[in-house]
Amino acid sequence: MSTDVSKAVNIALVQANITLGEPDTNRRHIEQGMEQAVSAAVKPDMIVLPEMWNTGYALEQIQELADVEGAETRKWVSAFARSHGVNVVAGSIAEKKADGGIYNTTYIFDRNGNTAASYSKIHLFRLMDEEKYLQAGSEPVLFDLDGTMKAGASICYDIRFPELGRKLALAGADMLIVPAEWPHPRLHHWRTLLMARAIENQMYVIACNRVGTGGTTEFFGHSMIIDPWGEVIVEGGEQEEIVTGTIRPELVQEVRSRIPVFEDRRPSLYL
Ligand SMILES: O=C(O)CCC(=O)C(=O)O
Repeated sequence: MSTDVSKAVNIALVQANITLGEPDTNRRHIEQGMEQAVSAAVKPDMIVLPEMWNTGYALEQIQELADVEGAETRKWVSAFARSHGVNVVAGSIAEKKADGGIYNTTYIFDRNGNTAASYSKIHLFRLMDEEKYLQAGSEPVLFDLDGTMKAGASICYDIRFPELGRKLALAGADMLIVPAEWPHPRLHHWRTLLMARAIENQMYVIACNRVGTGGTTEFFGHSMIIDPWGEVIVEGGEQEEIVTGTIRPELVQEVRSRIPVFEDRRPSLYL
């Protein structure tokens, strides 16, 4: 395992369409996207998937469709990670936990296929009725891949809460990973909020959004990798594609030394 933070890290975002309420179709489709990502000339160190890719927002059928304790997803994604030697942030799925509740959960696998972490979305999005069908997670999650990628987990609507990104940055995150199903007409919010989280926390933001239509909602893609200075390294279009970019984790410390925001905070005045 490498602990060299000067190493370049290649990222692949699987910006895919999702078929409403069809987990088997979606699993095959997402797996094809992952195969495409690992077949590229530049092999990814980390693959990121979109939010709720197993079911989409088929909330009325979610009790029947959710993956029980994420067992099926964990089995095949873990096997994929191990066989291709790639880290995978497995977007999020509708997961039925042992308490009977349905959660919007991401699993993170390392190159050996081990579960590095899991995170359930803390902020449920009322505009899409999430709170009527899903349970909210209760714990921010930080994880480390390869000893070089110290990342905070967040899902879609979570990016509207700067407190979460700041808490993760203070806990050591150099990057924020954001699987999403973010729709039109809020492209301006998506881009601005992602950039703000990157600039204010001086960290990478790595965001994978879906495309296509779910019911009457249109999703716009525009998956992004943003550096700690707020520069966009890559941005997807509005169709399916594998969006790729390379990051240098050492840049986080360079930016933090240049403008020492974390040293200049006055939390006693505003917390
Ligand atoms: O906050 C937004 O505008 C979109 C959030 C969303 O679609 C979600 O969390 O699923």
